[in-house]
Amino acid sequence: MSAFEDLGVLPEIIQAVEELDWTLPTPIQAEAIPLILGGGDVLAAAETGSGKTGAFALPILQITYETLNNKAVVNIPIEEKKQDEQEQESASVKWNLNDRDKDLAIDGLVCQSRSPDWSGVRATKGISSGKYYYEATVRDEGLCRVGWALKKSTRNIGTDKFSWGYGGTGKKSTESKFVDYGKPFGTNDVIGCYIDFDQEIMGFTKNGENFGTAFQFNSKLGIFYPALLLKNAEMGFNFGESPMKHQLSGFKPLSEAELLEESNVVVPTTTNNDKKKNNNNKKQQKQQEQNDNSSNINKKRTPLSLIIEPTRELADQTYSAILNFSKYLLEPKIEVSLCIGGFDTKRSAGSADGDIVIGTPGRLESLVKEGAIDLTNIKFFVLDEADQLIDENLAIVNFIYNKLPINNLQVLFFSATLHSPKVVKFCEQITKNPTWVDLKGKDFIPDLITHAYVKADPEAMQPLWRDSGNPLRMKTDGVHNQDVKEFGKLKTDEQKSEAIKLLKAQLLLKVIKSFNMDQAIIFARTRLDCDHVYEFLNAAGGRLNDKALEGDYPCAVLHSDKATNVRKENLEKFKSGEIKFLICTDVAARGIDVRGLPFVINYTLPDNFEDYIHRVGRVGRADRIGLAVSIIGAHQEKVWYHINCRNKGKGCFNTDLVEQRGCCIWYDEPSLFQPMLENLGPVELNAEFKLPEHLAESKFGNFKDRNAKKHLEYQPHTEQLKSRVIELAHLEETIQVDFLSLPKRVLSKVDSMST
Ligand SMILES: Nc1ncnc2c1ncn2[C@@H]1O[C@H](COP(=O)(O)OP(=O)(O)OP(=O)(O)O)[C@@H](O)[C@H]1O
Repeated sequence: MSAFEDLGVLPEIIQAVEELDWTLPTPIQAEAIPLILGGGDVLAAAETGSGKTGAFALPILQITYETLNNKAVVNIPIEEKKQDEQEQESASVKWNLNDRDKDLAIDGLVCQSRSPDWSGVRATKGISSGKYYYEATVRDEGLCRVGWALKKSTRNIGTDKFSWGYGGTGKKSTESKFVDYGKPFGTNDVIGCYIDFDQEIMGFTKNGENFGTAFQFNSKLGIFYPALLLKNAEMGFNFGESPMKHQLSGFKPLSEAELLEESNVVVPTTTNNDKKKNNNNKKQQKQQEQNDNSSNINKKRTPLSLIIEPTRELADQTYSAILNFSKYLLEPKIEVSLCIGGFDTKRSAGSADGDIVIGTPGRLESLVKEGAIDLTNIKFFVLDEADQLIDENLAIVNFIYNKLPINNLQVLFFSATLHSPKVVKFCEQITKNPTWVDLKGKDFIPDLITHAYVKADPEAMQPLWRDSGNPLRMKTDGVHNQDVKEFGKLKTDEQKSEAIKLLKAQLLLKVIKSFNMDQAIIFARTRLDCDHVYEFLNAAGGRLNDKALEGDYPCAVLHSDKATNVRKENLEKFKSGEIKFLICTDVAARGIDVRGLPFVINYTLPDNFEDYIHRVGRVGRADRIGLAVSIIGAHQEKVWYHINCRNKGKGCFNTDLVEQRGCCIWYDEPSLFQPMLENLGPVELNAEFKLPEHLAESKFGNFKDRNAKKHLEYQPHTEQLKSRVIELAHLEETIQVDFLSLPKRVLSKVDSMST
């Protein structure tokens, strides 16, 4: 049995992941999948590259599929469930399993529908005389309508002349005439339904408040059954087997009535299944939608899951992963929408109304504002890289969250770094008793990653950067165009700063060459820096005057100035190996998954420890080893910081410091590197820009291939076993020779015994 099966994952999903060579779930998947399938809010912190995408995507897909297929399980806490079962056992009025719409789940006296369509049910028995009362409690908000119906009505109560209902939006209805009545109701409200055959009236109460007669009816019509209609909601019932919360005086609990049951009645058309056949019904359905204020967006599907990703690349990656995981989930096929800036919204079937919607904050915000996404049925709200979303897009996340149905919502937070007080506070605000899955503690980094650094020390490394005739001279950011005309003895901070900028590019080449890097992500601080590194590597790769200078460095840039399709194309080329070096800002720091990538270079350090974790987490993924090399300026560098800049840096030459209303800061890499030094024990590359001997030879050897590690690990092992294996081979030979030299009669006896 596959371990994914043990977690309750559907065979169709297992088939898809097995094709990706996922035979066993990763630890985060093993922990989170059952929790999500079980129905709770989950906050999951696990190291980079540990399979978090699958941890939320697989259960979401599964529940979405089951919901669409009406296999949704009613998630009722065990204790409540037992009680409900006992009540149902003894209840004389029950919900009729044979007289319900397929999307309506019945669990004792609890009914639930997770469908975006209306689903109805009638009780097994009804009444035709007396004055009776029953109660319905809203357990999970959505749209509900309760009341009475004859057998000859449809299950869509309130839409024909044989059924009468009162809905959560504060309207009563029969024959599809929706009229204001009483008050709206929602979660935990107790609705009393009463009927008086003497007066031929029926009415409703809310938490004991009687709203008076809702309908007059003809008592000769037949047997009146309790009836219910739900849309993505849950209600619990009491027909009188336990004490009523607000028993209406003059009325008796329904269970005390002489209960009647019609036999041989043909169950009329259902609410949803026969919509196509029943145009009339369809019209009523539409009117009902409008009356219930649900949504005026008439779409094929209403999304059940909303996944927010911080960047377009991540959203696209998750979109592709989900399409892949869902390829064997057919009938119905799950529709997945990708909503990111720069692209037309796309879905496997064409528009922004998939069952699962994945998007970036800005794009989703506009779609919600335009009313282009119907959020009324959202069941899953997922924040991937949650801490980044909360840090950078809290207002948008809040805006979207406030549009979601609060009840019946599962909130999932995933990241490698989920522990900052701001994030924890927000998590607590929007989740209900969440389960923390914290596999490795705070900000854990996989031990498959080796952290190394080289100090860019312009004094000690003068020959590397001073040669002004070097055709491979880095173009710097221009901050020192005015204050560094010559370097002299490197006295001023500005001179050192500019020298570091020249030096870093040379060190980058040294590092690439010394590790024979054939694929790496290079992180730089700004878009401008990325562009300059790109030009530099291109020049080094021989595209300067068509002359090969250093080697071949096919590279591309990934930052927010690039058009989305260019970013996507560059990333895809990098993933396919066509491009060897991807130079990016932190836009690619999180989540981007490049199979087997061995190297990350921090050309500039990020300004916080969390981002460092995410950046280096591009390697050491899915059990593969990786090396992260940081090039650290030995002094502060003065760099652009256009935080207050009107033009966001375009055409800006204000080199004053931010404190002086300028656009520069002193970037202090030696200090920024302290937390990494303290927490990760990075090693300094030696004079040949290589790892210290003990690391290079023993632990990791060749970073390019995980198998190299295996080889290194297994080699001593096979050496140890070698003599034993030889000994065993000799023994076997001796035994065989001995056996063959046995007397013939013994041999034939052995022969006959073995046949
Ligand atoms: N059960 C599994 N078995 C084998 N490989 C897996 C499994 N789950 C995920 N992977 C692979 O591991 C890699 C990392 O997965 P994923 O991108 O989901 O990591 P992550 O935890 O989200 O990382 P990050 O924090 O960087 O976003 C992917 O290449 C994925 O295909």
